[in-house]
Amino acid sequence: MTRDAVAAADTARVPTVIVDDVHIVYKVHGASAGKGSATSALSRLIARKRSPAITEVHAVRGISFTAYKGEAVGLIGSNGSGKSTMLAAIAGLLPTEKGGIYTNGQPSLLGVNAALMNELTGERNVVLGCLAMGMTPAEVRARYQEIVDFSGINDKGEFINLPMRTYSSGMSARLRFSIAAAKTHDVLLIDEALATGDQAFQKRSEDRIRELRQEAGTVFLVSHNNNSIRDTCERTIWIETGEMIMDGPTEEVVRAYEKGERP
Ligand SMILES: Nc1ncnc2c1ncn2[C@@H]1O[C@H](COP(=O)(O)OP(=O)(O)OP(=O)(O)O)[C@@H](O)[C@H]1O
Repeated sequence: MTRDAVAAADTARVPTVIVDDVHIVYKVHGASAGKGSATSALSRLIARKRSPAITEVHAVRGISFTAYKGEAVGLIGSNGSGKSTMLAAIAGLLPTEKGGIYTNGQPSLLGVNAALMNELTGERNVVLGCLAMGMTPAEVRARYQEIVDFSGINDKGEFINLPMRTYSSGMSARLRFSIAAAKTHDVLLIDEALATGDQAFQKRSEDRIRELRQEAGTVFLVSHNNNSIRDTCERTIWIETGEMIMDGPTEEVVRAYEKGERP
């Protein structure tokens, strides 16, 4: 391709998420309480002393990238490297200490911990979840059976009519993913959701992520399962101690990560 052709192809791409030199700092109150924190808290209360200083955890340190419409981007890195923090920040759930995050469209974070109501049946949660995502009651009725079938919750009995507290953690995660995946998202952020399902469900969710991408959204996937990343994302970002190590084609980045070879 000529330089002009590359420039033209670049301008044809629509940016959906711009992360510009982002720093995220958690402020942990009372973390320096020292030994025997319950006892020290009690003596502090009795002595009416001020609580100890705030400890800061600098979780993301100057990360920048742009994601485009139709892209699926994997985020990899060792435990505590800052992947989930980055995702929550893109979702708008964490403030940035420095830098900015700009999104074109509404980002939706689909985490294993996304809130559904444990006391309600799966059926009620599907309806509530869909309404919360902005579907009309008629749309919910039209999509309901598809969502239940996708989740596979009824494969081993009529579980959809039982409260969610009777579900295994994998079943809950599957239902959560199925609800969120029923809608086309501008920016869909998935945190480890695929790791919880069994083989057949993982395959179905990977196919659905591919469809969501074709429906023109942008998908971010945080996972320790490198095969999920390989199968789902064509671009991957490797993060360690809050800094970006690599950003490029998935195969290149995952191979370097697996070998522990930093560029
Ligand atoms: N709520 C919090 N308060 C204080 N520090 C936090 C909080 N959540 C995460 N951290 C810290 O921020 C850093 C990044 O954590 P994060 O959960 O983003 O990592 P991760 O890459 O998603 O890890 P994992 O692969 O283990 O899920 C870690 O040092 C962690 O201890």
